[in-house]
Amino acid sequence: MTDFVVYNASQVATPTDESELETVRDGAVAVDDGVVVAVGSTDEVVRDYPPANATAAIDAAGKTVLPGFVDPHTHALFAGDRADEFTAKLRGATYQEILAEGGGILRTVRAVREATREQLVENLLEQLDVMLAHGTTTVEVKSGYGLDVETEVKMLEAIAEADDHHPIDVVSTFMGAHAVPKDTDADSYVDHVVEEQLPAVAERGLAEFCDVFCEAGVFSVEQSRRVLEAGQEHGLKPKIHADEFERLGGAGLAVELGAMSADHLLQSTAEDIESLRDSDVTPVLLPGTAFALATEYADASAFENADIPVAIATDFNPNCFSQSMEFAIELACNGMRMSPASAIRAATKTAAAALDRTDGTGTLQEGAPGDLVVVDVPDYEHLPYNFGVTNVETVIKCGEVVHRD
Ligand SMILES: N=CN[C@@H](CCC(=O)O)C(=O)O
Ligand SMILES: [Zn+2]
Repeated sequence: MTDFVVYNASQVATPTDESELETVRDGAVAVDDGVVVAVGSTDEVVRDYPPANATAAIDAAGKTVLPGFVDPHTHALFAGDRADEFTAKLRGATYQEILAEGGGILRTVRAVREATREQLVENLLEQLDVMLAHGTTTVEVKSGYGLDVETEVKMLEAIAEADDHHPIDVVSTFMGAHAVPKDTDADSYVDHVVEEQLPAVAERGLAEFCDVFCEAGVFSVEQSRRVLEAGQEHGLKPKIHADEFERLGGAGLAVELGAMSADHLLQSTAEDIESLRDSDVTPVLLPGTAFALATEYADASAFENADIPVAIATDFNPNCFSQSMEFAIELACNGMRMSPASAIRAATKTAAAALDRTDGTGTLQEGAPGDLVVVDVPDYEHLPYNFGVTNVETVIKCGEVVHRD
């Protein structure tokens, strides 16, 4: 018996090392023991893996099969929401003004401190269900709405528990340096992150990455360096929120530290892009954030022209309330003018690189995890073309059907 076979697909598309997106017409994929064992034409694949011998089989006539989406940047664990701030922003308030008045991140911090761990787990599981319905099979989730030892640990424990109870693979990032709490200054708070929060998180093995909001009025380059270097000493790989509102030098710091990714990059210059090209840092662009804030999008074409593959992510958080990688792909095309092929690659293979997943995650190649989506469109181009709807129909995680529309 094979675990899973999808066949008769009008197209199977996957990024590979050689091609941005390789396609097979009338394609099929077979998964066994959680990994892809065959990809090719239906004729070839069903000869070795007949659907009748599979635990689950899908006839995908007229549909497209893609790797499951990887969402490499979210703040998906929180309590409450900030819908009223959305309305205030429509009336002209800025993100920074709201934060400076104790709203924004600081308001979510108050709600998360009050929530129990169980409530947080429940909240995250609900959000993961929505993500799954839009094709996400691996997601990164950050802490950072605690800003004290107890709540940062509570958040990361809730993330681990949600991961245990949900088919999506949840990758956790410690982001104690997400904002400066009201009762302290940035330098003293960085001391607290480095001396108290990081050791508590690391000794419990609760995070794989460490992130920091390197931004004017939040953490300087020097303060960000301290946090990320301390994280590295505890074995946490660095990630940086860089150059979102102002160009402070976060991209340069990412290169200097050998960070896994530099994210946002809305204000990055040609010089930043040049230095990213000579590094292993994966740029992560967040078109949903620009959409939500009605600002300009990151300059995806500058990265493309420099031959630097970029990842895209939802940045799902109370300020950017979209769980959907389908929508991120649509915005990457419609907002950042990426081609459908590069947007899908950015949401799969390159997104997996931003999370240091080197096992083929984000591709449909033999040996890769059996994570795939069946999309109700005749070819991959139609996915961003048909925006504003759910095109994802079925989601398979490790060879098991985990969502059907
Ligand atoms: N910019 C900093 N952090 C988040 C927003 C978090 C929030 O506003 O709650 C981001 O990546 O967009
Ligand atoms: Zn973020």
